[in-house]
Amino acid sequence: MQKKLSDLFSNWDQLNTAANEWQNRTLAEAFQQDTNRAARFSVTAAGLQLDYSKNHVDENTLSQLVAAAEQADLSGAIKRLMRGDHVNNTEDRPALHSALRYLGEASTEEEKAVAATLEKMAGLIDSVHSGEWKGYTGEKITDVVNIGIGGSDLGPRMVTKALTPFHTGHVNVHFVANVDGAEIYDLTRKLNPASTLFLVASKSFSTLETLENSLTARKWMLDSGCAQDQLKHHFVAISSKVDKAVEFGIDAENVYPLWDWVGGRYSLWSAIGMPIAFAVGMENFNKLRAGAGAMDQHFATAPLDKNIPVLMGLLMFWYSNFLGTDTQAILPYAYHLQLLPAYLQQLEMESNGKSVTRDGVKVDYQTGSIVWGTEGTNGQHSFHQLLHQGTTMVPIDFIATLQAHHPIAHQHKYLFANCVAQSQALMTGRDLATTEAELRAAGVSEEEIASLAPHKVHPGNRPSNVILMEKLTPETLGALIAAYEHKVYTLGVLWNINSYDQWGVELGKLLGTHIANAITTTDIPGDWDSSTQTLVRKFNEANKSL
Ligand SMILES: O=P(O)(O)OC[C@H]1O[C@](O)(CO)[C@@H](O)[C@@H]1O
Repeated sequence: MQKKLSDLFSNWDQLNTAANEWQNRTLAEAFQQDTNRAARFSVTAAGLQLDYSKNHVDENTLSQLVAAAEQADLSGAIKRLMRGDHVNNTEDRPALHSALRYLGEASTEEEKAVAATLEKMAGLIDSVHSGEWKGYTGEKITDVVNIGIGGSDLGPRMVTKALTPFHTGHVNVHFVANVDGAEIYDLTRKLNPASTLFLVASKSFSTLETLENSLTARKWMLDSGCAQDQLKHHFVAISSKVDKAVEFGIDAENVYPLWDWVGGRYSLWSAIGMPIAFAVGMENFNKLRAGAGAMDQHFATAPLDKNIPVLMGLLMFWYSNFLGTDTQAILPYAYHLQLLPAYLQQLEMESNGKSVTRDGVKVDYQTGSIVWGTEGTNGQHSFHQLLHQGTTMVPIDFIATLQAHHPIAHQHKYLFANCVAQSQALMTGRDLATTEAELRAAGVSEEEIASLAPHKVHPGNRPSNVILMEKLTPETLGALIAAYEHKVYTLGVLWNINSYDQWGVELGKLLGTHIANAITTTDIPGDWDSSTQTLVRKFNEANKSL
């Protein structure tokens, strides 16, 4: 028996009627009819402003969407998330990432564990930054390499890049994720083992990529002359499986704990965020946590129709389930936010790419959308053509800052202007009559106008949010990330799916191991499909020495 979304919401028909009404109305008309539209459909909290006025919503749509959220008991679900109920039902655990950025004194058991870990982490950062921590030859550490993948890489990597203006310059921070040896090989060729510290970041401490890269790093260190008993000066681990890290050979003193109640893709606020703290210092890391904490407070207390993450979630629910979209673009107009789309791909798609409800019943409705994007203005000279004139509608999040960190003011003006112009052009478009009139005014012949004008029409009526902040700081970045985390949960609640497990990645991992074994033993099972057999055989022939 499939689960129908229409069974979950008694106002399903009203929502569909509202969606149909938008077939005969445009966003441009909505702006003409209501000069106060931008103010009416904007919310400010935790240093962020969400302007969602260029979306296919009006007050009726919004109240229907909020009514749907109430029927899904979103308010209750938020309470359950924040107080540590086992919202991750398939793994029977809480998803308490909000406890990682608690504000004020640590009071719960989880917060106290976080406080103790952060204090220990602060000691490490301090000792490396000050040069007190020495490598095996007595040199100070100049380079820190995070070895991790997925949630143990994307968040720290994205934030480290995003906060470039806050880098203290004490150490260079690098990231290695891919099992492709090219990544670690290229990096280590540029580094001096005697002044390199590796952070092995793995919640499970069983991830192939991370273990293989760590073994390679250890060999590189030993080959350079580091004695076995000196490795402790070059390896630190962050894991919820402390015993496995120790078994792997990391000194017990150097293992920083993580907990089962933190999901991998929600963990950058824990010791998994160590590379961030190495880059920007502990004070800025704590400001990042505080920014997220402020967004947590907002999510937990603001009414649903004035709640940034809830609105972001309701809008995606609206587009995905009523207006037929299946992708969403993240377009940060901030060079330093260039890794945000990649980070959000894991956050959104690993969380909400599910086909069964929390109770395991197959759904008949669309869940998580495909997330993609790049930094503005680069995308304008690449895929924006499709956004403006293609046949598919893509809801967009534009992210912009009012002020830059650099002093090149005129470039920041152009950056901001382009962001606003894209959002405006997608909404207003340019119809045939206007296009023809413009061509006529430019002296183009009627014959040419007839052939050219259709190509120059911009349909418009394409939706976008603009998320605005004064400046990209640790606090505003923390709030931005937490807003997306809670948007994901909001969608999970509306779709009645578990946003905190990721069973879909397991089969590929398992088959990867089987195929690696077939490569090692050259024993290719005859019942494998012919494509797989042929590919493995080709690899074995090309690598006879393996
Ligand atoms: O931190 P770990 O346990 O090495 O896992 C890395 C990543 O692998 C996954 O489990 C699956 O790809 C992610 O959810 C996780 O972030």
